[in-house]
Parts: sequence; structure tokens; C-alpha cells
Amino acid sequence: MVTRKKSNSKPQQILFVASEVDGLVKTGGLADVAKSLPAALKELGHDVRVVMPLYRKVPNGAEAVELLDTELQVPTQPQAVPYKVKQLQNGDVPVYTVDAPVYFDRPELYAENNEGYRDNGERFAFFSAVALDMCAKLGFKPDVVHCNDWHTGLVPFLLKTRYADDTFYADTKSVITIHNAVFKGTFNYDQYSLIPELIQKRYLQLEDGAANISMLKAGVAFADKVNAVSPNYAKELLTEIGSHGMASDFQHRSGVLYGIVNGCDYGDWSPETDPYIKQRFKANKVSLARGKKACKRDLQQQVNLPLDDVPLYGMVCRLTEQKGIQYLLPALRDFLVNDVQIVLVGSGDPKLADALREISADFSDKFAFIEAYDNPLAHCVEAGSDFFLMPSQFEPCGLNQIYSLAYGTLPIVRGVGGLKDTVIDYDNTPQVATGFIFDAPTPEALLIKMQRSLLLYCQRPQEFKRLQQNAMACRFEWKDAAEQYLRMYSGEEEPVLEKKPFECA
Ligand SMILES: Nc1ncnc2c1ncn2[C@@H]1O[C@H](COP(=O)(O)OP(=O)(O)O[C@H]2O[C@H](CO)[C@@H](O)[C@H](O)[C@H]2O)[C@@H](O)[C@H]1O
Repeated sequence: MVTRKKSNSKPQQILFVASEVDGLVKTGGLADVAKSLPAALKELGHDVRVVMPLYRKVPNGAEAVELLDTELQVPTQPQAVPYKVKQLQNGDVPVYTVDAPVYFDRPELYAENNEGYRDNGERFAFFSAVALDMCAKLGFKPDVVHCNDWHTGLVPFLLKTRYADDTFYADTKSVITIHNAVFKGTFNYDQYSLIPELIQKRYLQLEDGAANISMLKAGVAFADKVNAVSPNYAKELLTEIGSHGMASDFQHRSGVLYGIVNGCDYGDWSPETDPYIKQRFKANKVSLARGKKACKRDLQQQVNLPLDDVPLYGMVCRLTEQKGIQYLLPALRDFLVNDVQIVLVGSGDPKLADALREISADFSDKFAFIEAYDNPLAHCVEAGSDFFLMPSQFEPCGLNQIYSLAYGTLPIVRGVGGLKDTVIDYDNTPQVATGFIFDAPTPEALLIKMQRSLLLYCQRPQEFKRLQQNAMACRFEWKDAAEQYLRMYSGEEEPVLEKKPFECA
């Protein structure tokens, strides 16, 4: 067990810059973090404000309170871009939304029909510039500007260039959190007309191919601190494969590279209070057995599977290579000869969806593929399944395996990134195990663990229940993660290379 020290820091003013925030808009796990981490920091007594774009999809966008009607002046350029800042509340945390219809009043956030908007570089360069431009105008002087992923990577760059001599930002430090380094935000120079500093002087280290600049590289190179969403992913980022080709960028910053595991919002993801599930349950044996049974039946009904008493495997994800569907597809047909059921809820890559649909047609009484982004159903999958599949190719942290633990649904994961930091493998340490881990990136390795899990379920039911209780006893509190972030801001936390291995709490 790791003892978690409290940060000694004074109340901080923190600007949290993110491209999506759960409660307002969400396409993936970044949004969960952008909702929960600011809330946890605020709860610890800090003044946290979030800034995000005002997309068409933001509910109540029209009712937001207008705080600014202004324009972004671009140094040495005649152009100025008008924008407004409108305030919304997400729980207790104020959210500044940047209203610039030319960039953000579109049907989607980043892409339509699986194709990114062509001006995504310019859109998020603008957003990054505005995040800093608006602070002085609002009179909010941040101690820390906390950026997230490539969309916000130019913020640290601008602090060290455009604002280098600006007294307003003299004491401001920047942090960039890496949720997924596969997305580098690489765009041609012609998308950076709002950031002339990038063009006046050539920053070769930020180039990603000829005539292209990567916003993620800019964030990593210029932020005062860099962190990944798990210690294991932070270490993977120092390797060529694990960093998706950015190893030297991260190696240069290894002295200020940190790894902090995401938390779980137990207000949203707890079987004791979840409003979406058929029957709420606790960790004690009777409640767990009854609750699971009712939730499994309900899930089977929702996805049209027979109401059989067989082990049920769930999976909820974006359909991308990252999530390891390429390992799952060949393993599925072999595994489905067993007396089992599988429910997969996912949306994304149409080719992967076609392949999954084909298997569900061949095994319609055992495999349900729901091609959707469906939050209530995601909760029912967590509650009604016995096992949860996350065979990811890579996984910076992963949230669904953490949600699964909370519902006594044993995760079967690949030993990468944060999956390795959050799940304890049955074959290695059966006494404290919470799930199954396989290592080799192959369908065979996955299939072996799925078969192992089936044996456990069918032949050692008491042992299976013990693992469920181990899983439900795990806690990944946002409060603990927020404390770690505060220690990182203040310099009390150790960089990942100096730290002892992470242990699940
Ligand atoms: N079809 C669907 N229907 C309903 N809900 C769905 C869904 N598909 C996904 N979700 C939801 O979206 C979230 C996904 O979070 P993850 O952390 O697993 O992945 P993601 O790859 O988006 O995030 C990236 O950022 C996060 C946050 O740091 C890292 O944990 C992760 O490793 C990294 O890849 C979960 O809340 C999940 O329930």
C-alpha cells in the first residue's frame, strides 16, 4: 500500500484547459478526467476554472452567462478574431466556454463521418491562444495552467514565447497531461497563422515531417511539467514503441515526467447508487449475488440474448485499433464455442463494426454487438457482466477496468499502460488478485486468459467470489489523484523515474 502524503501547497488558482468535459460534451475518457479532476481539486480548497470550446453540442450553451465579448489580436498580424467567453457551471466548477462560431458551431467536436475537420489545427491553435488571452481580460491570474493532450499543446509554448515578458503571467507554471500520445496534433504550417511565433523562428524539434508542426510536441517541450495518466504509461513514453515515435521528446523531459493514475468518480460509477442499473448491490456476498443476477438478466433482455445462467463477458469502448479489437476478433469465434455470452457496446471504425456484426450474425444467441455510444447501457454492462474485456494494444490509463472493479466485474486486460497499474493478475498473485492480465499482443494470449477465467467461474465459484470482493475493495479516489497533482504542481512529488513501483490501493 502506498502512503499518500497531503500537499502542503497554499490555495492555488488553476486554469484547466480541455477540449471536452463530461457533463457538457464527451467523446472519451479525457472528458471524464476533465470533469472529475477539477472538481476534486476544488474540493481540496483550490480555485479551479475550466476552459473549453463552446461546441454546438454543449447543452444549455445558449443560456450561458456572457462574460466577455472581445477579439484575439495576433502579434505582428493585421487579423483579429472575435470571440466571446460564456460561463456555465459543471457541478461546483465554473466552466468558461469559448464561443467562436466560425470554429466551433459545427455538428461534431472533431470529425464527421470518421474524417477530422480540415482546419482542426487552426481551431485548436485558436482555442489555445484564447485560453491565455481571456485570463487577463477576466482578471483571473492562474498559478498553474493545466493542459490536456494535443488540443492544448500550444498553451505552454505561448507562455514561453508570446507571454515570456508579460508580468501577468510572470508566476504562472504550465503542466501538460498526456491522455493519449498517439494523437500528436500534427498540422501543416499554414494552419498556424494565429501563432506567428511558430513561423518566425523555426522550431525543428516541434516538426513532425516536413512543413508540419506537432502541437503535442510543443506541449511536451515547453510545459514546466509533463505527466501521463499512469506511471507505467509514463515509462512507456520513454520508449520508441510506447511513445508512438516521440521517445526523444519525452526523454528530454524525463526529469519532469510524472505518472498519476486517474481516479474513479464513484458518484457516477458505484453499484450501490447507480440509477441506470436494475438492482443496486453492495460487496457482501448475498447482496452481490442477488444484484449481479438481476443486472445480468436485465442486460440480457436489453441486448436480446437468452436469459441463460452462463458467464457473461462485457466490453465498452471506442472502436479503434487501440482497444485491441484486432486481438479479440480471431479469439471470439474460438471462445464462443463455449457456453458463454458476450456483449460489446462500441462505436467508431466502420470496418471493425462490420467484422463484429458478422460474428454476431453467426452467434446471435451468444454474442450481442450494440453499435452505439450509450452511457446508460455502459453502466448496465459494467453491472451485469461477470468479466470485462480490455485487450488494449496500448492504454494510457483506462477507466472502464476501474469501473469494472467497482461492480465486481473482473477485468481481463493486456499488461500495458495503466491497465498494468490497476489490475492484479490471478495467475501471478491469486490471494490479492482482482482480474486477469495477458502480455503478448496476440489473440492466442487473450484466448488463454479468457479460458482461464471461464474455468475459474465454472469450477471454483468460491474463489471467483473472493476475487470479486477483492475487486470491489479497490479504491481509486479522485481525491488521492488530486493530492498527487497538487504535489506535482508544488514540486513535492517525485518524477516517475525516481519513484517506487505503483501499487494498487
Ligand atoms: N460506446 C460507448 N458507449 C458508452 N460509453 C462509452 C463508449 N465508448 C467509450 N465510452 C466511455 O468513454 C470512456 C472511455 O474511457 P477510457 O479511459 O477507457 O478510454 P479513452 O481511450 O477514450 O481515453 C483516453 O484518456 C483516458 C483518460 O485519461 C485514459 O484513461 C485512456 O487510457 C486514454 O486512451 C468511459 O467512460 C467509457 O464508459
